[in-house]
Amino acid sequence: MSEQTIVKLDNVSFKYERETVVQDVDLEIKSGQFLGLVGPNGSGKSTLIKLMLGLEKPDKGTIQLFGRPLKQYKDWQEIGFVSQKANSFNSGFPATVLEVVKTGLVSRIGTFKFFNKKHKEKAMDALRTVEMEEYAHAGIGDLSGGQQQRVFIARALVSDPSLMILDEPTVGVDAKHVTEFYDLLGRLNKERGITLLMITHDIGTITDHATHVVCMNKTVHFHGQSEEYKEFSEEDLNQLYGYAVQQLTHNHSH
Ligand SMILES: Nc1ncnc2c1ncn2[C@@H]1O[C@H](COP(=O)(O)OP(=O)(O)OP(=O)(O)O)[C@@H](O)[C@H]1O
Repeated sequence: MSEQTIVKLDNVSFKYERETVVQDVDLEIKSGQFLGLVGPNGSGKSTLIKLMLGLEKPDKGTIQLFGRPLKQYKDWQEIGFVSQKANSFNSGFPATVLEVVKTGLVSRIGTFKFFNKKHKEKAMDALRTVEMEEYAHAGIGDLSGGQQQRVFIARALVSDPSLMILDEPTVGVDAKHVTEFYDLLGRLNKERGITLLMITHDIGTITDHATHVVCMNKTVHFHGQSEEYKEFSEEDLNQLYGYAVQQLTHNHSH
């Protein structure tokens, strides 16, 4: 399969009120990449994702998804999104795992249509992919943070996305399951060819799994292959990005 540009940002800037939080960002994501988006707290990572998803409008610059300007883009089922707070259902929340996964099909079949057997099979397939099939009829709130996160990946998978965006998906996943979680993402990327964009603070781990790293603090300070990033010494990092990234590596590195 030839490489396709999936997301393209040209000179994008955005401010909420007065303060600019995303500044002059150029970014191109190609099909098949697994990209880790890192940066200090408040550096604009989530805002950048909101801009890509059309949830906020840039003050300046242009955004394209799958080669089309954002305004004309309609095929939202091509994009799966797993938000930061996805895995926070309380015990007793009245929905089963299967029901939660089926809601991922709504954009495909329309809100008021009924789910049929084929949809159930699709949801079960997605649960199989994330190795959560046996929990299909369990209550979503009775699962651990890591298990809930897998269910939300399944929910994003049912509409066969080409791009999956994840905002800090390992928050709430206990340390011993984090590696398995990254293995799952690696399989989705390599075996299914799903392009992944993942916000994380865990720079030590992401460089071992992602193909590319983007380091931002309002603007993009580094975008390249993970291997290239790993070669940097602390001194290089200080020179390249200054204090903000120094802080990042100190706080979140291995
Ligand atoms: N809805 C909002 N209204 C006003 N300011 C906001 C809003 N959302 C975020 N901000 C501010 O914009 C800046 C960037 O926030 P953003 O959430 O994009 O950063 P982030 O890199 O994702 O942070 P974190 O790693 O802490 O999740 C922060 O200073 C934040 O306080």
